[in-house]
Amino acid sequence: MIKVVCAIIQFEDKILIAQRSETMSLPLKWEFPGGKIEEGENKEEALEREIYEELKMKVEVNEALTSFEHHYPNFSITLYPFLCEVKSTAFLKTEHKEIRWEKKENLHTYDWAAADIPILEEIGEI
Ligand SMILES: Nc1nc2c([nH]c(=O)n2[C@H]2C[C@H](O)[C@@H](COP(=O)(O)OP(=O)(O)OP(=O)(O)O)O2)c(=O)[nH]1
Repeated sequence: MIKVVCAIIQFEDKILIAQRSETMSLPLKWEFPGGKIEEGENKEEALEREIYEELKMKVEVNEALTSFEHHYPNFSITLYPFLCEVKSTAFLKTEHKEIRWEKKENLHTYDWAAADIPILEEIGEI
């Protein structure tokens, strides 16, 4: 089982969302930025590292939301979401096709990676 951390980065009424590129797994699906936990890292460290690598953003990792297992046809992941904060909304796009700040009420209009659906339901309740 691949362990993946992802960041629900909130700023005012918006959340930062990212679209996977054509060449990544799950091409063109929308996700919360993050990635695989590497050996020797805890989840928070993995998330801080991934967000810096992908977005050149420094996040403060706050509470964990509910983690879920998801089985895609070719692989399975456990997805560990965390609420995160930033001091500045600036980011640099390095790997994704697109990255944008989106209002929470519009998140359901995107084509999400299937593993993220329970997270969307949970953050709808915040
Ligand atoms: N970062 C992130 N990954 C997600 C989410 N939902 C979801 O199913 N995933 C999947 C996509 C990937 O298969 C995996 C995350 O690993 P990754 O982002 O390093 O994936 P990758 O395949 O592009 O990386 P790599 O093997 O090329 O190093 O988890 C999500 O919200 N955020």
